[in-house]
Amino acid sequence: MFKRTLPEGFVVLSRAVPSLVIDLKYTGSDNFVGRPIAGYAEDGDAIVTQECAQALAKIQETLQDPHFKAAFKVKEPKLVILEAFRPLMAGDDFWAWGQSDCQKTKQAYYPRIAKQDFFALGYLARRSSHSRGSTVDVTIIDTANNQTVDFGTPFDFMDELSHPDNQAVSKTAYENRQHLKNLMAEFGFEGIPQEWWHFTLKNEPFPDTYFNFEVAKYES
Ligand SMILES: C[C@@H](N)C(=O)N[C@H](C)C(=O)O
Ligand SMILES: [Zn+2]
Repeated sequence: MFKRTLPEGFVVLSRAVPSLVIDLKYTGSDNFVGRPIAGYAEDGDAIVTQECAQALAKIQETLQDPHFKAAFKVKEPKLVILEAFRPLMAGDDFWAWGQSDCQKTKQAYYPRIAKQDFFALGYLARRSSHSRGSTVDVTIIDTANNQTVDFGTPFDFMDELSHPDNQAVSKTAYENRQHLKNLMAEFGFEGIPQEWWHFTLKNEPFPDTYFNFEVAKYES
C-alpha cells in the first residue's frame, strides 16, 4: 500500500504535540472561500517543521500557567491550530478565487472590503509564509466549557477590526490579543499587523523555501 511520507524536517502536529486542538479550516468548507482549498485533503494533517512543533508544545504547556489562565480567564485552555503548513498550490487557488466574481462569503468574512484587495491589504498572500512550514494561525479554547477566548473578531475576518492593535474591539478582546502576542513571542513567534491569529517562528528552519506538497494523511 502507498504510504505518504513528509519531507525531512516536517512533522504531523497531532502526533508531535497531542495536547493541541487541531481544527484546520481549509480542508473543508467552513472558511472564507466557502469550499475546500486546493492542496488540502478532507482528512489532511496539520503539518509544521520540527522546530515549530517544539515551540508550540512549550506554548501549550505555558498556557497552563496560572498567570495565563488568569489573563485569559480560562480553566482548561488549549491552543487551537486553525491553519499550519500551506502548499503553494493553495496560494494559487486563493489568488484565482480573489479574481473571481463569487461573493457568497462576503457578508461573513469581508463585508467592508473587496476580495480583490485582500493581497494588497496583507490579509492573504499568494506566496504565504505558511508555505515555509513554520507559520500557524491559532486561537484558544477553554475545554472546561468549550468556549473560545474572545479575540474580538472571528478567524479570517478580513477587516481592520482584526488588526491586533485595533482599539475598536472590546477592552477584553484587545487585552486577550496582547496576551496571545506575548505568549507567542515568548517562544519565538512574531505576528503581523493585519491578523491577530497569524504567527511565524522567527528562527524558522526554511526561511527561503516555499513547499508545495499536499496537506493529506501522512505516515511519518
Ligand atoms: C488567510 C489567512 N489565514 C492568512 O494566513 N493570511 C496570511 C497573510 C497569509 O496568507 O500568509
Ligand atoms: Zn495565517
